[in-house]
Amino acid sequence: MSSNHKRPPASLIFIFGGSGDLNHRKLSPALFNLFIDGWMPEKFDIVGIGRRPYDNDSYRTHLFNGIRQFSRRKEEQSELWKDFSQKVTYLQMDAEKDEEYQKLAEIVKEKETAYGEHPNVIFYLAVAPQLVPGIVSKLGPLNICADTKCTRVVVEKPFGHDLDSALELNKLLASMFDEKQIYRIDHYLGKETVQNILALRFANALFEPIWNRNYIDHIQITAAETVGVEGRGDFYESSGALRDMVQNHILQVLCMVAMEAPVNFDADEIRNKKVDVLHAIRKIAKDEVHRNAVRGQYGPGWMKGQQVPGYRQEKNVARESGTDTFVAVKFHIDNWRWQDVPFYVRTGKRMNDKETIITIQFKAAPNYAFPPEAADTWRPNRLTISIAPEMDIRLRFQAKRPGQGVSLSPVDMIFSYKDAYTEQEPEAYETLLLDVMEGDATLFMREDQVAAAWRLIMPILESWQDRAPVDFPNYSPGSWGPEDAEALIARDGRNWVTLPAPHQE
Ligand SMILES: NC(=O)C1=CN([C@@H]2O[C@H](COP(=O)(O)OP(=O)(O)OC[C@H]3O[C@@H](n4cnc5c(N)ncnc54)[C@H](OP(=O)(O)O)[C@@H]3O)[C@@H](O)[C@H]2O)C=CC1
Ligand SMILES: O=C1O[C@H](COP(=O)(O)O)[C@@H](O)[C@H](O)[C@H]1O
Repeated sequence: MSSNHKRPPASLIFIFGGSGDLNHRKLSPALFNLFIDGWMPEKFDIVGIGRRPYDNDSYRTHLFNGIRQFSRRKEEQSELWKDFSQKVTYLQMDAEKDEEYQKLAEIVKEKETAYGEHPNVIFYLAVAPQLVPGIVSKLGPLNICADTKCTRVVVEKPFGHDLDSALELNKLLASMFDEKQIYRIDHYLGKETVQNILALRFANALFEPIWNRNYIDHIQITAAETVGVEGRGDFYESSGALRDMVQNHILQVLCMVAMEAPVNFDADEIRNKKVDVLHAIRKIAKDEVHRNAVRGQYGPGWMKGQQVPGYRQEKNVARESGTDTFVAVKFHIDNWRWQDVPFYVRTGKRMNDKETIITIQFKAAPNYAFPPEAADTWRPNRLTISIAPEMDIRLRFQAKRPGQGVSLSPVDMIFSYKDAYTEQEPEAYETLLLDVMEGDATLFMREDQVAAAWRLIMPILESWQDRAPVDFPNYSPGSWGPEDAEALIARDGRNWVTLPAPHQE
């Protein structure tokens, strides 16, 4: 355990949804890893909340099983777990009943006395979105929340179902909490490689001068998954890929790639610069949607030798479902830096490979003196930022092949986290939970960002609601999505980039 850093102040963390999947797979492993790495406060307690009948012991066993299965640390940490788990308790409570909330106020009082100080009180809402407004409106009157310095509420995605519901939820939150107390989480922003975009762009003199329409041909963001909906059919039927991935993760990543340089790293400065990008993205008119967006749904088929069901055969999915499991969109940013540089984004489930990458495709070299037959590609300069499963950045440029005559082929200069650093990178949720305890909202979404992102995707959603898809399912598991997605980019004389073969094991 290292001790050369400042730990966050005393914290009392309530997890609504303490018996749920997110806590089991992500939050508890993250909190335990923070503990192992010496990042948890000297004084802390975690209270998991749910209706299931656990006692403290069975709850701790349930969480430890999750940690064993899902933590990035594969070695067993039984001794440290004993210490950590003493700080974890379970509170059986129905979050929809007003009278139960007094229990929370009592726990806060009890811990205040035990700590000898007022701790951060964090309410993490890891519950289905329809429960969030009810919980928020019951937390407000508890008065714990009156202390704007110490009390925080963390709201999981999806933040609203559409623009109206997001605005309504923002209004409700604002009536109970100060904006500084609200942490709208988007776990992509906690990923090391996503945070590194700002370091790459603004801590180097090398890239920024060419990071604009004069040198960049286009940008791509791909977030492809091999998994299907994994038993989440119920949730996914009311969501779809556009709401689940584009409205939040992909647009947030796009903002990191496209934003102007911040003058400092204050939370609001970064968020101001990001929201500027969202405001500058050209809104796609409803009657232009078919030219700029493609939706897809996977059918049954085979993936890596295994037979897999189609989306419509998944649990809790309608047999005639029109839900999108794949989306590709072409965006434009109407500002000085990005005019006429298309941003192609795509995401899908049951695709050929797990691959989250950003591709910055530079323009072709001017006055290309080499004979066309010397080169096997005419636009070789490309920067690829891999977010998952590999974490690396590769710069592709043209090189002369050894030998007589002139033959050119692209080569890659690679920075890989694995090779460059010995320390293991934290999981996104570790970074984000630590930020909440420290009161740093830089990596969380502000209300105007959420609303701006919904405004951009509403015309697409509305256009799709007006016209039921006639060709679903329209892509096979293990493919790169529907043919129309290829056409979307091919019409512009470009093609989707995937990682080179060694990545795709
Ligand atoms: N799972 C994941 O990987 C991810 C999830 N999310 C988001 O996190 C949130 C939670 O998802 P997930 O954990 O998968 O969902 P689950 O269905 O696994 O868990 C839901 C939780 O809510 C609790 N709950 C439901 N009703 C009540 C109630 N009336 N009173 C008290 N507790 C209640 C359940 O407890 P009990 O059954 O004991 O009552 C359970 O702990 C969702 O918004 C989801 O979109 C976001 C990113 C990834
Ligand atoms: O928020 C979500 O993200 C995951 C993908 O996250 P990643 O970190 O594995 O890229 C996605 O599977 C899920 O549907 C969505 O809700």
